Amino acid sequence: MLIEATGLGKRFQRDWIYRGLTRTFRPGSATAVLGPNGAGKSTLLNTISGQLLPTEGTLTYALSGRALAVEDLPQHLAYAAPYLELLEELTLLELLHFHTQFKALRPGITLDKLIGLMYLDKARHRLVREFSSGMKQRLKLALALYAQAPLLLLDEPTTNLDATGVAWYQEHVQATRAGRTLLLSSNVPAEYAFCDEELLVTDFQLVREK
Ligand SMILES: Nc1ncnc2c1ncn2[C@@H]1O[C@H](COP(=O)(O)OP(=O)(O)OP(=O)(O)O)[C@@H](O)[C@H]1O
Repeated sequence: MLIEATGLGKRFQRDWIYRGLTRTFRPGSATAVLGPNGAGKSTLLNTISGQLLPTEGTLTYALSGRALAVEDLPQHLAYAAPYLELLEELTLLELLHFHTQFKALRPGITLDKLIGLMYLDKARHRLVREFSSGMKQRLKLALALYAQAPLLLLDEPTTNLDATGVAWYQEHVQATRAGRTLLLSSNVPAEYAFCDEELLVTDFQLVREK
């Protein structure tokens, strides 16, 4: 997906979080969105995903050369973030059945295959509520990485993952990123070392309204 941000700015009450952001995000690119805690990384991802309206500037989206309205973005978007909840009252298998009604998996990926890729075979009939935080994070990531969606947004993807989990993430993000537009917010080099572009949110905080 081709995304053009032009003069993008977001303000909460009187505080500008970022301003004057002009940037093109191209299919096949992976952009690390960087900055300290509270810099505005999640706010930027939420704006690009269409969940937050920009205060000023424009965002345009195109798929295979055809303009895409922001209202139609959700079906083409996969998003994993600590603040996006899983349906924890379902078992793993129930959750996967429910989720994939709305968001198809990539060709060749069945529910069984996805469960195997997550190393959650023994947990298929367990309630997600009972999963460890690392198991929940692997599930969130797998649902995003293996969704059939040309735009992939990952907010702090290795949250709650141990060293094995981080290696798992690195393997699967590489296996699924080809051709997609990927934006990844992070403070952890192990999460974003493979990215070919970086965007430092603090570069867009010079203009503040007092
Ligand atoms: N809905 C909101 N209303 C008001 N202020 C908000 C809202 N959401 C975020 N903010 C503020 O915007 C700023 C940027 O927050 P954001 O979560 O985007 O930062 P971040 O770079 O993702 O931080 P972290 O690394 O801690 O996750 C913070 O000062 C935060 O308090």
